[in-house]
Amino acid sequence: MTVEVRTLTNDADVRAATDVFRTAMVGLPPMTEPDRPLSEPGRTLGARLDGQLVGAATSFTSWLAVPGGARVPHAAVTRVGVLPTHTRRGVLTALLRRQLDDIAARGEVVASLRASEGLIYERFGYGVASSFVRLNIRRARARLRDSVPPSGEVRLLDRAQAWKVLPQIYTAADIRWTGAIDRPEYWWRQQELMTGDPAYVAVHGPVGAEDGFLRYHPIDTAQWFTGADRTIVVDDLVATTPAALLGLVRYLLSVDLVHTITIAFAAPDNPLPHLFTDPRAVETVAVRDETWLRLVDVPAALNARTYRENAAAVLVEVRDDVLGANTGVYRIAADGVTRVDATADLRTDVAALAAVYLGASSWRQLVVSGRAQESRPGVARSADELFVTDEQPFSGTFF
Ligand SMILES: CC(=O)SCCNC(=O)CCNC(=O)[C@H](O)C(C)(C)COP(=O)(O)OP(=O)(O)OC[C@H]1O[C@@H](n2cnc3c(N)ncnc32)[C@H](O)[C@@H]1OP(=O)(O)O
Repeated sequence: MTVEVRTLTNDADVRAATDVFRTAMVGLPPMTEPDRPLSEPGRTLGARLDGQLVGAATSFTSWLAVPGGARVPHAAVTRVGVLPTHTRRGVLTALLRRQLDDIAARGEVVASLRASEGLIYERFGYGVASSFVRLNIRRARARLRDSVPPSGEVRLLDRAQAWKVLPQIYTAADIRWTGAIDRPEYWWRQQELMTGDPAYVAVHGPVGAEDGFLRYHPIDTAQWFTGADRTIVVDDLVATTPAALLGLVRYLLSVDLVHTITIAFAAPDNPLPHLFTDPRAVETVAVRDETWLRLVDVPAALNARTYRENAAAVLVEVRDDVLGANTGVYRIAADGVTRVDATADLRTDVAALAAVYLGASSWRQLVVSGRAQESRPGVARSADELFVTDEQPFSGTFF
């Protein structure tokens, strides 16, 4: 029995692919492809065994911001699933290999995804390239330091307008923090479908020039009137300026009745603990892997990001067992990256390279763990100087 993988072109097949994913994921709410499709045309793959659709994977066209602020063409891979009746027969392998070939043929430089399990994707060359933290702010302890700079006005947005206005703000904001991705219409539709009523939405900045927003909802509302730990969860927080972040935090602290503010996704190096006189006002309750990154075109990806000026060049040998054209030795320096025929300073594979590419991990970590090998002791330190970034990578977009 061979797995047959094809691009699904008709609506019924694409709908069936979404059903396969939901069945595989077990715990997701129903997802139908409504009048406005959830899947970008031409990007959904279906895997058939004996004519039956048993697996699917899709992606949408996006960009990813890399160190230095450039945006590279990016495939946001999502809704990957195989029916429980047909797992461990190579269906995923056939799907993801084909998907990577398609992404490479489109000229997309990277692919990324959010993983349901930690053991699925490394074999296809994906590595953990950013993390997010989940924070709780205890409102009773959260007194802002006098030194916290001023911020602008925050307005509540009409909920009915939210799904129209938020995408406009996101697009207009020219977001370029390392790890940010584009949120195309398909992403917003999926959010709308899964979230429904956005509950409460607040924006920072003048109409038409907003620089941040947040969406939040209360949880465990059965005892809300008399509750002793009333909690709101911030599902989405986008702040493109420090003033927007401060304004939105001030707004959250001003919401009466609330004891705990949970921020579902925040950057690992977010400044929140520094805002309060009592650093324990903010508690990090979880740190999770976020971006699983696949460098699809290694030379283009390495050339797209910046490196520290004047740091010594490093020769890195990369092995890619899935997209073999990437395998080779690269001379990486601030003035450019070239493929060379020389003995490398460091050897690694494409998944481990993804882990250091945005700055989430260091070459030293890779060497200590055996994920990279040095040709001479200390060269990893020199590579870390070259790869240094000025912020921790963070996407803030779950898909
Ligand atoms: C981006 C996203 O959408 S994340 C969501 C991913 N989907 C899910 O988690 C839904 C539930 N799970 C599934 O649908 C399936 O189990 C999948 C898609 C994860 C794997 O599909 P399969 O067709 O079983 O994978 P396939 O047979 O190609 O396995 C490839 C290898 O990965 C391993 N593998 C696959 N899934 C897992 C897993 N969850 N944990 C550990 N190893 C795994 C297999 O053992 C196999 O290893 P081997 O080659 O050494 O034997």
